Amino acid sequence: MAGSCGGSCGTAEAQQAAAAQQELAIKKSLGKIKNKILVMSGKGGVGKSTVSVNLALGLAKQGYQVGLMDVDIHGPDVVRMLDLKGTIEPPATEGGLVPPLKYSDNLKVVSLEYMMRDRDEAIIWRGPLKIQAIRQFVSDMDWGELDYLVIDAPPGTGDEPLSVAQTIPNVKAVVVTTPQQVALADVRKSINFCKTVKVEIAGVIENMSGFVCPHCNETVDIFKSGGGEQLARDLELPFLGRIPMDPKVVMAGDDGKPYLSSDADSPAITAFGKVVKSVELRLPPVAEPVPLQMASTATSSCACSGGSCSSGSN
Ligand SMILES: Nc1ncnc2c1ncn2[C@@H]1O[C@H](COP(=O)(O)OP(=O)(O)OP(=O)(O)O)[C@@H](O)[C@H]1O
Repeated sequence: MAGSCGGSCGTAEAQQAAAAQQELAIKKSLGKIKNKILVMSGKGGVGKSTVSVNLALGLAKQGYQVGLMDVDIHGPDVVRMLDLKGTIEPPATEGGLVPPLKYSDNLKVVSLEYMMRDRDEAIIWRGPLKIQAIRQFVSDMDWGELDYLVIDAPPGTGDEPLSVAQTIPNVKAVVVTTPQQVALADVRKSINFCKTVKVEIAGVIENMSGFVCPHCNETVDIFKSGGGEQLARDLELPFLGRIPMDPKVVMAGDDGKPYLSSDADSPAITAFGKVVKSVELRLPPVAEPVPLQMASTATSSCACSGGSCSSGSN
């Protein structure tokens, strides 16, 4: 029997049914993912994408099945950092689900750059569209069984981290900061955000902590270091490790050859390896991993102190 709504209630019902169907698809997809990690920070440029990419890669190198989801809608970088641009055409759907981009046998990637024909296109989206895109990244993607899903969020506490918190109820946050006071002040906001939306904090990472001398590979404290660790201690949060500033990290990101994929010896590689281990210990997957070879650790014969290195070439 037709109601007095002129047909609009049918539309509302259809919308409700679609939302319920999506909710089911989200639950089904999340049910196959053991650990969900939201990499966030209060401040831009502190290295969230770098940490996300290398964390995902490090866990994949350990033999885990890993997904990497870039929800930085306005500045998606992950595809560039992994040099997946050649595979950017949206793939055909399989049984209604879209397969993520495949970086390796055990690392899958989804990014908004997927959907952008022109990679320099600026994205102007309001909150509801962003929320829907993030929900679809879970409901419509064929992630399959994963040990870890690493989610790279934009800086701050806006729509994207909020949508992730609402869509993925048991997501855990990894908060990235740099040692300087300005970044630390912002990171407190992220921590408060997590408390407000009831997202457990898996830990804090201090990035750009000291500088790796390009000549001798020794780490020099040209800026401050230890601020992130102190903050974690003050707030009684787990500290997951420090990563020094290393020019090779920038080159690796720009070249689409992520840092942890290189075999080079450096304190930053060692530091990334330790962060991966801390995450693995704090958020263990149930299944036993099959360890693959990790990059070896660094030992330097140069006693560079305070930037007085004289051992290397220029
Ligand atoms: N440990 C490091 N050593 C040297 N450079 C680094 C390090 N971590 C990140 N960077 C560089 O800093 C820049 C910003 O890093 P990244 O894009 O990962 O930050 P972000 O927090 O994701 O930025 P945004 O706020 O724009 O999303 C990049 O050029 C990256 O290569």
